[in-house]
Amino acid sequence: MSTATGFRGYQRIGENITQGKPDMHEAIDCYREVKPGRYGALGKPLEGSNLWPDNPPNFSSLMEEYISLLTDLARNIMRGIALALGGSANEFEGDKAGDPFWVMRLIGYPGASDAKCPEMPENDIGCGAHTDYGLLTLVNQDDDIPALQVRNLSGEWIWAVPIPGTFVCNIGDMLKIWSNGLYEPTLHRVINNSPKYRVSVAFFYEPNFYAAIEPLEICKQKTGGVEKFGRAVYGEHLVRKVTTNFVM
Ligand SMILES: O=C(O)CCC(=O)C(=O)O
Ligand SMILES: [Fe+2]
Repeated sequence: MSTATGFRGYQRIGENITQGKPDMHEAIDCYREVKPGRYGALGKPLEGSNLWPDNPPNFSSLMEEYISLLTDLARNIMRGIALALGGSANEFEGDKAGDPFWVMRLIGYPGASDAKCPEMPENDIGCGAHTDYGLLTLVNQDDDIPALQVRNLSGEWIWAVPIPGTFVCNIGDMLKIWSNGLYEPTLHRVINNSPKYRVSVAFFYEPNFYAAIEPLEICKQKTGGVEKFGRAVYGEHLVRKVTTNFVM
């Protein structure tokens, strides 16, 4: 993992940090390809294409198919959310998320016993508490290891117990702004107490890189007519987060 690869590729256990603490996971991080100059100076840190391993040989084609299917799935969920908010199904198309950015992380969390080995930093947390940055996250997790926790409205951490054949869907920061708080971003963290190595694949469906995010008029009307959040540019939020996520 380095800035030379636009933050794509393999990261070691503890290389990712959340709230100043190393996370006990390793991962392959992938981002939508960014050709040089595509997003100007702001997008420069994310320029590059994905570093797929050579083995297994069908890895990249499988991943590309997976990304395409999850992009369609997330787009359809966003159409449902748009209708639920009282807008048209196409509310998030065009300059909002018609040309969506995406991120995907293939993550491995060592089992609890492995995490105690001396060369690893002392931390039980697979991934510290955070919200995701964009619109929706679809998490595909191992069926037999509860490890993902979400914080409910009473402030308690509850397990997002794996349900075979389903995704956990997290709400991201940008959907909070667009919906003027009607959709709250899901605060979540990962703790792998099991002795087994846990694998998850998180797919992040995001707005257009340069989308300007501000509360939608329809959402403002439903929430007292006052904008609860200021304007943000998705790409600025993403680059700020990505460039502070790692120990380099
Ligand atoms: O592994 C998981 O279940 C969630 C990972 C996650 O929250 C993230 O990568 O943002
Ligand atoms: Fe997350």
